Amino acid sequence: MSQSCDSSGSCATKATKESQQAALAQQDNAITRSLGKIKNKILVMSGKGGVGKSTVSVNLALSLAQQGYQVGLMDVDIHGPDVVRMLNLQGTLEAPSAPDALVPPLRYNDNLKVVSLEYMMRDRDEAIIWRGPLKIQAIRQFIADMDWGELDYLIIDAPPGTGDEPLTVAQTIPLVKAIVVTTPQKVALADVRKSINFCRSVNVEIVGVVENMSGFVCPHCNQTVDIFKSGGGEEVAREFDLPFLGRVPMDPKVVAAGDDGVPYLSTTTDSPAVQAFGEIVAAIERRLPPVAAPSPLKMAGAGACACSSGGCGSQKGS
Ligand SMILES: Nc1ncnc2c1ncn2[C@@H]1O[C@H](COP(=O)(O)OP(=O)(O)OP(=O)(O)O)[C@@H](O)[C@H]1O
Repeated sequence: MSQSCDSSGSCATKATKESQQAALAQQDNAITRSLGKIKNKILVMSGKGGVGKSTVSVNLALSLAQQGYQVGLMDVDIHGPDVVRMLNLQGTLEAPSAPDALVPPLRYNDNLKVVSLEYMMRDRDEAIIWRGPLKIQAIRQFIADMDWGELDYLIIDAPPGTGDEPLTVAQTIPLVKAIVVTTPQKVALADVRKSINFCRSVNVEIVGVVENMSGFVCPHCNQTVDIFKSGGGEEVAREFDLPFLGRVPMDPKVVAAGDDGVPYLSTTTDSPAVQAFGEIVAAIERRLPPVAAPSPLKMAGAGACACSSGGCGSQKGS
């Protein structure tokens, strides 16, 4: 039986290789089927951890959904999946109805569907130790298995850096575009340059750069304090000739909202962070291919229910 070996010394028979390739091709078809009806796919990236990437992903998805767009939010951060907690989503994914049937995502409200790789873990607090190939395969399978239906926007929250997760998304999701989130200080900016170069090397178009935690407006004296400096994100955007989408100031309400599982966009309207965020969402919309004007969703306060696409009588924010 003929054998071929790759540079790492791993060998496979011709028949094994052929069946692996057939399985990959089948998975590619499943991915095309799963993502075929999504107009805009946006990967939210950051060079460094903790800069607010999940906060931006969750609130961007929610803001678009509030405007009436059909939105999906996918968390592919295996090591620190936060989206489910930030939305206080309960429940689990339904098992597929047939071996090759797609899995419906959870519903946050009428316009927002959510899935997280967290649902592939047995225990949500369990540390995941997966090596590259296993991780890549898990993410591909996860993308292939979801039944998103028709969406205007799919927002994908990736872990920080330029590792397997963003690479798999970039190589698996056709025409995905990126938003790069950074904080303004130099150490974050050095890492954000790597993210930008990564996007360029895998041909992912960058929608723009968001500068988060950009100054703190003191609620007592209204003075702005630049805790992490300010303007660094805009400087990097200029350096790489990229659109600068805006700055979100630090706001203690953002932390409380994330911890309480109630996205800050649905709780506060008077904060500088909410206003800044609204402008960023508008800038993102302008820079993406237009989708039909939606009818805005009426948002009440967030409830406490999550159920799959089958629908539910008491949906969050509906
Ligand atoms: N503008 C802001 N003002 C105040 N706190 C913020 C702001 N943006 C994010 N945070 C807080 O910073 C913390 C980190 O945010 P988040 O989890 O979104 O970062 P991340 O980049 O996704 O992190 P990770 O690297 O773990 O994926 C959270 O507690 C969040 O509430």
